[in-house]
Amino acid sequence: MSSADRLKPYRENLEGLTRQGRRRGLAGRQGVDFASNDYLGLAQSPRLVDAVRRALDDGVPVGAAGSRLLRGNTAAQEAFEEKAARHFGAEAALGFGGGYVANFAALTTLPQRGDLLLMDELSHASTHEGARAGRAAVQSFRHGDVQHAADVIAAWRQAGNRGAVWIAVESLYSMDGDIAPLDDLAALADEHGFLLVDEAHATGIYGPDGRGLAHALEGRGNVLTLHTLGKAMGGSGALLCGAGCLVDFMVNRCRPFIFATAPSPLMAAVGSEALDILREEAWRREDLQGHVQAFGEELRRRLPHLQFSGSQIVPLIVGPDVETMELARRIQERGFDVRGIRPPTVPEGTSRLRISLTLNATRADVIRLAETLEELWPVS
Ligand SMILES: C[C@H](N)C(=O)CCCCCC(=O)O
Repeated sequence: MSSADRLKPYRENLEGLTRQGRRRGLAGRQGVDFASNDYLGLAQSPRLVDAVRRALDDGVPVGAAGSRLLRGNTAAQEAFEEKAARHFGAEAALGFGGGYVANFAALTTLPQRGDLLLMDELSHASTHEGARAGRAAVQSFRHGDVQHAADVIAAWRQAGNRGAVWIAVESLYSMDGDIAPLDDLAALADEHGFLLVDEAHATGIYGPDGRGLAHALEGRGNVLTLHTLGKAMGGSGALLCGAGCLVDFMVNRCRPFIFATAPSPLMAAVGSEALDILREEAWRREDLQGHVQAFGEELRRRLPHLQFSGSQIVPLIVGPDVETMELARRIQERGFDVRGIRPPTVPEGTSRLRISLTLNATRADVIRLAETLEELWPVS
């Protein structure tokens, strides 16, 4: 068989995506940022840049050079985890290379055979993959619907199951920009097991000192929070925060943690500085909320038939894939980096523009984008 023949199924698969309007490619950075998750504008901030320089000067290694269980465990990483645990009100914190792997790691390690992993249907791909690869039975509940979650648990108990229930949600949904009913979910978790809150898009932005939307649940033995360093915190990596015993269990049993080279210790230095920024520069959160307010007002006035999420993630549903990408392209031509999001990232028929408000855009940019949307939005 020639290698052209071996490659044929892959080529055909890609051609199928093209025909469907779902072919992806890697595009460069152009236009004002309405697409990144650098919500607080920290990724290129002088303070984080200096933190890296200082760490290098202080002899922090570029690479961890091993598993955390062997020589890969650095003082920089340990100090950062201790500081993060204090910041996020948890007994302990454990670092990972990214949010995807942290979610996957938690869900494949903590829920046991005989348990139920119950997730919101709009949970991130990493939750879906972790659920699929884990040991627990898996069910999902309708987006944001605590009553449905309770019904699913009741039916599962009715069938004679006695295991723990692990409820997995995002605090702020990455493609919808809405917020989970955390208090009610925590009450359900108190009755039946645990709550895992992925704060990826809320860390740094909500709660006192940017501790997240689950800050009121901090310190509970059955609540775990996942904070990412690659979004509002401007670096890369993630932290799982929770009871010391569960973190210790991860250190002993979590294969994606054990069998991987530890994240770069430089990211620990970055994360540590980012935590200081969250405490010292509250104006960033306030400015971002100003963007959210201003954009919301403009949208309500100019495109009143559209729903506004009320957070820094503003999905504008178009529907069909091709129209969505075409509209994104026309907005990009005006100098705004706005991206279209299609299935399977979002449900069929709900392709959308995902407008991300960040401090990389000025208030004037935010208002100009709203004007441009009014002009280009297809009349229906
Ligand atoms: C980085 C972030 N956590 C994330 O999930 C982004 C998803 C990107 C999907 C891009 C697409 O559908 O074409």
